[in-house]
Amino acid sequence: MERSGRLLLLSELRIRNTAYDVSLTRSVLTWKRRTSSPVYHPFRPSVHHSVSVSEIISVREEDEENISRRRDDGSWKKIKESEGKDCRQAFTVLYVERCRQHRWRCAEVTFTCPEGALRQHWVSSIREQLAAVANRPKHLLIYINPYGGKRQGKRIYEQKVAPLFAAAGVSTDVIVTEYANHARDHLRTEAELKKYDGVVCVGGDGMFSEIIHGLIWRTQIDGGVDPNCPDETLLTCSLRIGIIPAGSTDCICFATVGTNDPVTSALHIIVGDSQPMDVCSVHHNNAFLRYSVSLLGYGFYGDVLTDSERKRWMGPARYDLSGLKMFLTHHYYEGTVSYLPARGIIGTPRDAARCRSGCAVCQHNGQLLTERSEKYEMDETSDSESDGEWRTIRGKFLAINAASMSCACPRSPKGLSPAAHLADGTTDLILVRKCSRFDFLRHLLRHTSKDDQFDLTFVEVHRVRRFRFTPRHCQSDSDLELDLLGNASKRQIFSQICRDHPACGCAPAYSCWNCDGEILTHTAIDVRVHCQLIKLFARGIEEPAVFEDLANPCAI
Ligand SMILES: CCCCCCCCCCCCC/C=C/[C@@H](O)[C@H](CO)NC(=O)CCCCCCCCCCCCCCC
Ligand SMILES: Nc1ncnc2c1ncn2[C@@H]1O[C@H](COP(=O)(O)OP(=O)(O)OP(=O)(O)O)[C@@H](O)[C@H]1O
Ligand SMILES: [Ca+2]
Repeated sequence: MERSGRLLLLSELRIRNTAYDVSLTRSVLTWKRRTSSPVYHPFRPSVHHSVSVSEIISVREEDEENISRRRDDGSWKKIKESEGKDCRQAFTVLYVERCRQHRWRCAEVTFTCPEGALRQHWVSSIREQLAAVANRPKHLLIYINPYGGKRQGKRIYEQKVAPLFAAAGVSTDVIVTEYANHARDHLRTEAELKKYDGVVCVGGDGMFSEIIHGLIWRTQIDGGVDPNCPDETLLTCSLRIGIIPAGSTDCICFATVGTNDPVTSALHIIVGDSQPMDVCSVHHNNAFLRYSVSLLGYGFYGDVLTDSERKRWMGPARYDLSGLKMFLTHHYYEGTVSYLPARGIIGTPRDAARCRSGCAVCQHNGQLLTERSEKYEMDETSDSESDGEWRTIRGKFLAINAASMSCACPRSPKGLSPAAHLADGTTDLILVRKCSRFDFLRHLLRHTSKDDQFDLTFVEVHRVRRFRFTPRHCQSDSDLELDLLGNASKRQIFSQICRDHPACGCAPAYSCWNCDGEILTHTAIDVRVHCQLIKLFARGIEEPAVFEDLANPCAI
């Protein structure tokens, strides 16, 4: 603490012809306007800025070429003749500035320092401190989906992100994908991962999904772990993943950063943030199907996705249209859900507290699960499931959703499960039973208001470590007989099905699973949460600082 607070430099420098006391410690750069009079002046408040060294992007020595310089937004900043002369004896610090709604911007301050040796000393001291900041990426592998969202991925990267990476001295290898699964397959087999400090995807949740599938698979194969076995403890991926949002929902970016803004995401990557995240593995009959980090949804969200895939040409609006259509269609599905409740952890899906930057619940539960899995590894006779009992629920459901994180997105800023945690090793299993359209609408509407979407008689939510689902028609005949009518005949069973689904033929027996926006080919699935399997260049949503908006010049 003392070491980081030790003063490294203190000088009087000028910012736009005004004198400032500028100081640098290992952790903070501060500039404070000099006051000529010790008397308090109500109309001239003291100007005092502090920037954490960990949030400095870079420092640049000014030369004549830099005098007329491009601003952040791409426009050219005119510098007066007299100012220009000053600039030649100046250096500029680029740093993170917080704006409203979790947005970050790259701000800059130019300090004039006519004395060459002192100026050099300042520039090299700041650079030394930046070099000492741990975990900043130097070399990144970037995948751009040119067709995601509104097809702006390439433009967003070139105009908003690449200039920031260049300013921060981050070098990049960029691949513009040419077909679906290009990024996944490149990561699985070809990419020279040792060369990089992280992988970045420019696209939506589907692109992010490709990246995690490539990285997780590669990590297991390289480490000799069989990803097909549902009971294997998977190896965590060492490379962090960055998301530059350019998709339709971008819920993983929104729920880990608090906003879908390419510049904010680029800055989180540059400062080297790290946010662990849970990943669910999905298996069918012991065969691996997919990984999921956000939503696994059967029924409503599965049907919305299936319908929306036919409307891809509409862009992000396809989800609203398909959502409305599926709401009116009002299908329900029968099946059995079994789950293993999460025990010994802190937190429940009905908590008022939210998963935020540095979340204590994620830290506690992450630690607990690591200790437990170490214990099980030592004691091979133990089974990681033996400390909990499976519970089973049979019924007719409009939706079965598993949210491994809040799934907050602009459509629903609090998300499907507002109290879910990014890295606690659990998923929130939400069961919406058959109910009237009016009641289902009440439930849906509560995703967009302060009201609790779980506080309804036909909705239940459980925090779980593992779950299985079997649609009714996959159950064995003997199961069906027991479930429905004891020892009734098959004819009675089918007459029951016909009563529930009248002869109009519009009611299908099966829905499909929406797995982070991809349709799964199987309906009977076995899902297991892997605690903190991956890491993102993010820090979780930050609590807004008190008076942030008042103090902040970019809060508009
Ligand atoms: C009346 C308004 C009710 C609004 C209710 C909004 C609830 C929205 C909850 C959004 C949850 C997103 C979960 C994220 C899933 C991602 O892994 C995945 C990949 O990107 N996205 C989707 O599957 C995309 C899924 C998109 C789902 C959109 C559902 C829209 C429902 C609209 C219902 C309209 C009823 C109107 C009745 C008058
Ligand atoms: N070059 C490409 N051509 C066609 N499809 C691609 C290409 N690159 C990636 N894809 C696929 O496009 C799909 C959608 O991409 P992406 O996630 O970027 O956008 P989105 O679907 O609009 O957004 P969201 O997933 O947030 O709803 C992904 O499943 C990805 O596999
Ligand atoms: Ca979780």
